Amino acid sequence: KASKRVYFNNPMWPGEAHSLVVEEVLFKAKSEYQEVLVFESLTYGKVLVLDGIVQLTEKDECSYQEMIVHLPLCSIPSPKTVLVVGGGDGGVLREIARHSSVEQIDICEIDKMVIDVSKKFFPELAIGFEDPRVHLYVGDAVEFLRNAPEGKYDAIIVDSSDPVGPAQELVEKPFFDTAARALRPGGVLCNMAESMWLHTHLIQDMISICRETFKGSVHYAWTSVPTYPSGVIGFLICSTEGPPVDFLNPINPIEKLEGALKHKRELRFYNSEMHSAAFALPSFLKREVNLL
Ligand SMILES: NCCCN[C@H]1CC[C@H](N)CC1
Repeated sequence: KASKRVYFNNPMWPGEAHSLVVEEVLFKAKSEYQEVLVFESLTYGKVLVLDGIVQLTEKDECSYQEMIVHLPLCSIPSPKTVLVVGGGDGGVLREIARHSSVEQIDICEIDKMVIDVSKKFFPELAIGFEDPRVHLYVGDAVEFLRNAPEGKYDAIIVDSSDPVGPAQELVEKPFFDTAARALRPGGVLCNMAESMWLHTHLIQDMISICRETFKGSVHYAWTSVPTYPSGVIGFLICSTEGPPVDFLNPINPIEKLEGALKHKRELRFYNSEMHSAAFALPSFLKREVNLL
């Protein structure tokens, strides 16, 4: 049976395209915000695609979901209240659930279809919604944060898609202002921050905004995700004023994290060496983006 190959090209990465062989299309529909596609690939398990952009595959989602959560949460002492912006597939919730200090997990996802599709096709990620600490809000995160009490959250994790669709507003200043107001002093924000190979201008813009908005520290970290454009994805990690956060040396020992396992799934990517290594940056990036 001849398999079909799908190409993922996009104006966000001109002149290049990643491709995957499709075994079977499992779901395809338009939500209020974007086209949602799920297919079984030949070598990466099931794949979730939004508006023609790969969001996650079963094979390599562990890298992104574990790092975007444990880089911030292992950097502050016993986080209690966490907000997830986006993250409708549930993978980030699954990872936050490993932290036994966490008492409340709010999640604000704009597209209900992403949640429903994940529950149907990606149970290993949607298991995150089953944690009793999770409170789901379906709606616009800027609106949600405007109404959030000042200083409510220890950590905010922005698990967004690319800023070319519903996630456009999540890289603009008003969003960062509302996020900073909703964080407690010494709280931490961790944003998806694109690729060092493809988006240094966008990364620089986000760093400039964060440096104005967050009086603490601003760091860029990154990880390997083979099915994302250029094979890497970055994170912008900022802390509000208060004692400087030593992001490079995780203070929540990994053993404690393992101990809190609710759903028996072991960590597949994150560990304390990968934590420290994530903040090591190539020379061209240190030159192109001025991190303190
Ligand atoms: N929770 C799934 C990951 C969503 N993050 C984005 C997917 C699309 C990529 N180009 C950038 C990261």
